[in-house]
Amino acid sequence: MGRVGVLLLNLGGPEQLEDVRPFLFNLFADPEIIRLPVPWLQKPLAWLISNSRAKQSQQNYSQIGGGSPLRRITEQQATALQQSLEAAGQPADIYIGMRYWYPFTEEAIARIKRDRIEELVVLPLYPQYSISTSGSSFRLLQKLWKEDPSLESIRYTVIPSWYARPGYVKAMAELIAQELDQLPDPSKGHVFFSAHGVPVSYVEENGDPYQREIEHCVDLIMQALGRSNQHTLAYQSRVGPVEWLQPYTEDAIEELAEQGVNDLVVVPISFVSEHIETLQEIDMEYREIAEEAGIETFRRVPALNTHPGFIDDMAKMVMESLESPRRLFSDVVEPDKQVKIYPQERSAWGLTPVAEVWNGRLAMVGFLALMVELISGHGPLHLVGLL
Ligand SMILES: C=CC1=C(C)c2cc3[nH]c(cc4nc(cc5[nH]c(cc1n2)c(C)c5CCC(=O)O)C(CCC(=O)O)=C4C)c(C)c3C=C
Ligand SMILES: [Fe+2]
Ligand SMILES: [Fe+2]
Repeated sequence: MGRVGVLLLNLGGPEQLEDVRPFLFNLFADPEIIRLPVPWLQKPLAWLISNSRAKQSQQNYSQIGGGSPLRRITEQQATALQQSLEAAGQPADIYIGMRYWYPFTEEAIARIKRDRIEELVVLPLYPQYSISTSGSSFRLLQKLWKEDPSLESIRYTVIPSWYARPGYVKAMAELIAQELDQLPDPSKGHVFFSAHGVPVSYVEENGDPYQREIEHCVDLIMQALGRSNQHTLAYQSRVGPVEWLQPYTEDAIEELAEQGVNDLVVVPISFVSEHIETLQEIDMEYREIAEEAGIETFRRVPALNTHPGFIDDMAKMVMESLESPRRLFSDVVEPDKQVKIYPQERSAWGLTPVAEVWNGRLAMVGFLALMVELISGHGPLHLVGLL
């Protein structure tokens, strides 16, 4: 086998407060996050939303030390994976390609070329597939491959999602058990899975397998846990005024409190590193909501980070995928129904009111109204929700 590389894909996060605005711009300029029918509106809209959201977002990041720990933790995961592969007799170079911040995916590909990697495993650090996460990174890679014919010489294979890996499921169950066992009565702890949400339109109109994979993942973890505790799945981190997957985490917490639940063990389920949505949103915002609603104990299961059982299972997965038939970006298909997950005519209508307004051929009016709203601080549009 030629020289082996593993490309870890992740979202990326601002490392300092000055990074927040350009990071948000990159995020909202991604058509997999907000899809507009006319490409030229994408950047102005990304500019508007990133500017108006930056302050709130900076406040959140300043509560967790002024930046995201994502790069540091992803680097630790890369080192641990490299060591685990080495110990298993499969030396490999590990690269990190972030979607919206440094080290960008483009930089990783430049290094992979420079190092003359011959066999490449493309491994997203999202256990479940979503169009908005792994899908966005795969689409970017596909574009880079089209633009640079010299990349053709790299034999690559893609792992679309891996939430059913036994080592991952077992590690999650272990971490949950550890938190439950800290409760006065472990059997009364309510296991509360909080997944990052996506707009409903992703799942219903675009066939995003995300919700199904999340639900299946929760079932597998509960089976591995093998206890009779009650559990709930809810979705967090909604952005903007459109409908996202339900129930929303804050509503579900309040409902459980009303039903008399006293002890919550919250499990972040869609991400394997600590990040702003565990450290700030769950640990601070949702904790406060829970306490106000009358929940007595609120414990959060730590993210896997470099959990050895998890890392060793990732190494195993890399080795298995090197032995398996290749999967190209173009044939990353929906696992169950074998439906392409990138339908040609995919739209995400309803993602922003601006897009809806455009849909009604009133884009300019909407756009101008938005400007007025931004400049004046308030206005007629319900876009306020996004800002
Ligand atoms: C599997 C995980 C994730 C999904 C699905 C996802 C979809 C998604 N996210 C946004 C908007 C934002 N996401 C932001 C940060 C962020 N998102 C994820 C993961 C998923 N996103 C992570 C891990 C992070 C944090 C990285 C870090 O800095 O620690 C942000 C910025 C933060 C903020 O201002 O709240 C936004 C905005 C959308 C619109 C979306 C689906 C369409
Ligand atoms: Fe996100
Ligand atoms: Fe988010």
